[in-house]
Parts: sequence; structure tokens; C-alpha cells
Amino acid sequence: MLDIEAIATAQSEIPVLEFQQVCLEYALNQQRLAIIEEVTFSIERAEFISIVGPSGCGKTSLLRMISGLHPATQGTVRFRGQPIVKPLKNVGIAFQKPVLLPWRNTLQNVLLPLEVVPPYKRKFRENLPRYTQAAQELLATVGLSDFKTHYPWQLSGGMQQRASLCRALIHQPEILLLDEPFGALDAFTREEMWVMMQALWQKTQCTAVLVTHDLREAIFLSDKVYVMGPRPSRIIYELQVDLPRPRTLETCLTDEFNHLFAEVRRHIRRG
Ligand SMILES: Nc1ncnc2c1ncn2[C@@H]1O[C@H](COP(=O)(O)OP(=O)(O)OP(=O)(O)O)[C@@H](O)[C@H]1O
Repeated sequence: MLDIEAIATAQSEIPVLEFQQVCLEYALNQQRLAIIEEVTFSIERAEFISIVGPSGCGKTSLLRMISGLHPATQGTVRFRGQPIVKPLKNVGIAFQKPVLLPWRNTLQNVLLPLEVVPPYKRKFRENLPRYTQAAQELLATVGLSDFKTHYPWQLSGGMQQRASLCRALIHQPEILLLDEPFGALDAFTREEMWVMMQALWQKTQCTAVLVTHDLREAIFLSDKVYVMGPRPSRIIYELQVDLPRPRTLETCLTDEFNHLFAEVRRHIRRG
């Protein structure tokens, strides 16, 4: 094998994200509050993983460490083999609240990161036709082609969240962080969003990390589900989800799906 091929192969084998004996504490009223203890796991390129666990166990904090917004107190979080020491650039984030700008229409909201984030903003005007096409493709994937010129207040909650997911992906981030993005939606809309999320992930081939309280959502979307225990928390269980893709809502009715659900549920109870 040529050296260059060997290097490329070695690089492709490095996990995109690695947590190595990571501990996290917060300072609160001059006391140290231990949140996460000795978490070690890794995420491969283009994997979709979920983190579930009791409220307050540190799931969002874990996303913050990946994004580089908060450092680990001990241990190392790595992105492609390098310790994360500052905010990562190639990350897309979606939260429970879609937070679209009310004075911009759907398309303009989706394009926003390209307008403000380097290096895209430098050539925004020049590349606008290409960016617009990319935004339109994402919007088509989530069924919003007919709502490009609508303003946020003209969209349902589910539609706003779909637009927010497109915005998180418009700069083709390598990593997508999802912090309970469907938590505020009704049960039917939420299930539709799972199907759309799967389509977006398959289209973009990003590495996705989802924090959710919904175990069915975690199983539906993920290759692996990590269960965190109560604070100070560790990963207490890892579930491999080998259900074939693309999954449909009928997948949730199968014995195999229900077996996986029971398995995660049992470990959360134990935690
Ligand atoms: N900046 C901070 N300073 C001090 N304590 C914090 C800070 N951020 C979070 N915490 C505390 O850390 C703990 C974990 O918070 P985090 O939001 O990561 O948990 P979570 O598992 O995502 O919770 P939930 O499921 O309820 O959203 C909580 O007790 C929270 O109060």
C-alpha cells in the first residue's frame, strides 16, 4: 500500500469523537459539583448515537464538551484524534427551541450560518446561488419546499424545527449535536420528525449525537444508545441498534424494536 493510502486509511479509522476518562465538575456557591465521572467512549464517522439518562445527569453538559464550549475537568475529549481545546467550527447544533429569526423567511433563516460563520461569510454574496441551491435541497428533504418564503410565525412548531435542522446542516458540519430537538412537539409530529431526521442524516452523512428523554426516538434514530446513570454519572449501558435502514414508523411496531426498548428501559430503571 502506498504511504499516502496508509495514512488516509489510518485517519479514517480514528474515531471522529473520543471521550477518554472524562470527568466534569461545576463550581457552584464555592463548592464543586461532580456531574460526570470517568466517561470513556468513542463515536465513529457518520454514526448516529443517542445519550439518554435521568434529568440532570449531564447529557447537555456532554454536548457542550463536544462543541468545545466547556472543557472537561479531567480526561480528554478528542475530535479526529486532537484534544478539543476551543469551540469546534464544523459543528451544527439544534435545540428544543428552533429560535428562528422572525424577520427572516425560511430560506433566509437556513442561510444564516453561511452569512455569519467564517470562512463562508467572506464569499457569501459570490456563492449565494450555490448556497441557495443547497438550502433548497435540504428544505426539500424535510418537505418545506413550498414554505421557503414563509416567515417563522407562518409555520407550525414542527415546520420551524425542520427549518432549524436545515440551518444546523447548511454549512455541511461534520458533527451534528441535537439537544432534545423534538421535545416540545406533539407525539405525532415528533414521529414524523424522526423520519425526516433520518433522511437528513443519511443525505448529509454527518456524525450525529442526540440527547433525548424519548427512548423510542433514541432507538429509532441511532446506531448506538448510551445510557447514563444518575449524577455523578457514568455510562452504565451501551445498546447496539442493528435495525435495518431506512427505518419507518412501522419499524417501531416490530418485536425487535420492542425488545430493544425493554432492554434500555430496564437499564434506566436500574440506574
Ligand atoms: N454552568 C453551570 N454551572 C453550574 N451547574 C451547572 C451548569 N450547567 C449545568 N449545571 C448543573 O449540572 C447538572 C447537569 O446539567 P445538564 O443540563 O448537563 O443535565 P441534563 O442531563 O442535560 O438534564 P435534563 O435532562 O434535565 O436536560 C445539573 O444539575 C445542572 O444544574
